[in-house]
Amino acid sequence: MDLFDHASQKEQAVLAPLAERMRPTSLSEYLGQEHLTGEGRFLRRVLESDQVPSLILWGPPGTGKTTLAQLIARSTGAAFETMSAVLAGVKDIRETVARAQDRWKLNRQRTLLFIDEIHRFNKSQQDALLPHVEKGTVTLIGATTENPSFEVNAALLSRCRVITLRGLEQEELIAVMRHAVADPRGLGGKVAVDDAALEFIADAAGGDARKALTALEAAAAYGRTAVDRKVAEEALQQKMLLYDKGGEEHYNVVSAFIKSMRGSDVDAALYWMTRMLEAGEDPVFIFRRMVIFASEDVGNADPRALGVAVDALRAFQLMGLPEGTLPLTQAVTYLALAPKSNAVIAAYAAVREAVTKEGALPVPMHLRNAPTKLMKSLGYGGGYKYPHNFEGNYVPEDYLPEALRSRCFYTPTRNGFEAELSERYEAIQQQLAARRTEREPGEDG
Ligand SMILES: Nc1ncnc2c1ncn2[C@@H]1O[C@H](COP(=O)(O)OP(=O)(O)OP(=O)(O)O)[C@@H](O)[C@H]1O
Repeated sequence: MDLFDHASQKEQAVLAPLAERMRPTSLSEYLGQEHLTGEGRFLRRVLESDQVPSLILWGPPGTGKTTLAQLIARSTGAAFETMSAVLAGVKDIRETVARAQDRWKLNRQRTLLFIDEIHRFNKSQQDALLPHVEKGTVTLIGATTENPSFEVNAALLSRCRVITLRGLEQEELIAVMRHAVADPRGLGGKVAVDDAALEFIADAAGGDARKALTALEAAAAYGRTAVDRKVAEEALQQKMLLYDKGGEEHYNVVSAFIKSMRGSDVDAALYWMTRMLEAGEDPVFIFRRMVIFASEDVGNADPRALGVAVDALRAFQLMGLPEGTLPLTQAVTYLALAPKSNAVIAAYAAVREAVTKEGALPVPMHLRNAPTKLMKSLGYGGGYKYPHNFEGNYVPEDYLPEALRSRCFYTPTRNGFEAELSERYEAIQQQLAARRTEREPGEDG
């Protein structure tokens, strides 16, 4: 059930953007795309027959791909699962398939799996999923803004029917906005928006219904009770100045968000997070930045941070908006207040430099693999000490190539959990140094 059953309507309105609140819940609200959903057309027939094949929905942003997948799931009574091709791992796919199998076994319910950015699906993800698409355990609906014949891999493409969505026409966008102006889920008739304003916004939206509704929402907030063309223009201009996706201000806001978290200013981080959301930023983009941040700026000072960021993203993908703003907020507050360390990125930079500068240094003899007698006789693997045979399951030993012996790449901070790692690291360094001074000269060639 809806997490926000107990939240007031006002709270819900604050949490979900207008475009989200107005997501069509039936085909009658789904405008345009007549070539697919009109009487006797492919999708309508599919929906009426209840036999949904796997599909790839190809179309520009904000033309209703996600919505269509949800409508198909709803009308066929299928469970709806969603996944991002960029972020889903093989484990996620297996878990989704297992849930689908359970649903089928327990109550003969089908599962529809919606995969956004399907053109970014890779071979291992595909291998994990395709057999189950073939068996019918899951019905796959992929969405892409790219031409699937070039961008989607062939094995996947051959198992799916490609459906092309069009950008919405001006009259269709106007109809979508009129509905949002009047509907209680939307502006509830409290704002009068004149025709010239609607036309202006529809032109600016370029076929994208989400853009149109986001602009309408900004105009309504700006004009309060009435929106004419001038108000709409000013509101859009202001919005563009505030956050122009792909423009300079966009990068400034993203940068301020990351820097606020890095600077442990939780309130500022929340502020910039919300600025991005309100401007229509894709929450997955914000999550991705946070997953990177968890490793780059928190790292081992609190290794749970990475888990918090990834779990929050998963939770968001299960919930969508508006509830998904909660795990987002939770993760931002956690990351902002977590102890900080950049030792992970610094270690990688240092070691990468060494590898590229020194080239392929030989593996020390005692560490080599010795699968044949000949190799053993050549000294491969000779003198290797198995740490578990020693007290405390540790023995001081050299593992780096000769030329890099005693080089340090990882410099742990003393923050949070990393302080513990730092202590262990120092203890190990001391034992190694002692061993090196003890060692007979020439012992290790
Ligand atoms: N055909 C449509 N009829 C009515 N409203 C629509 C339509 N298409 C999109 N919308 C509105 O736009 C919002 C975004 O649509 P949706 O998420 O389905 O687009 P999408 O094609 O999946 O976009 P993207 O490629 O950006 O993810 C919906 O919540 C809905 O309010």
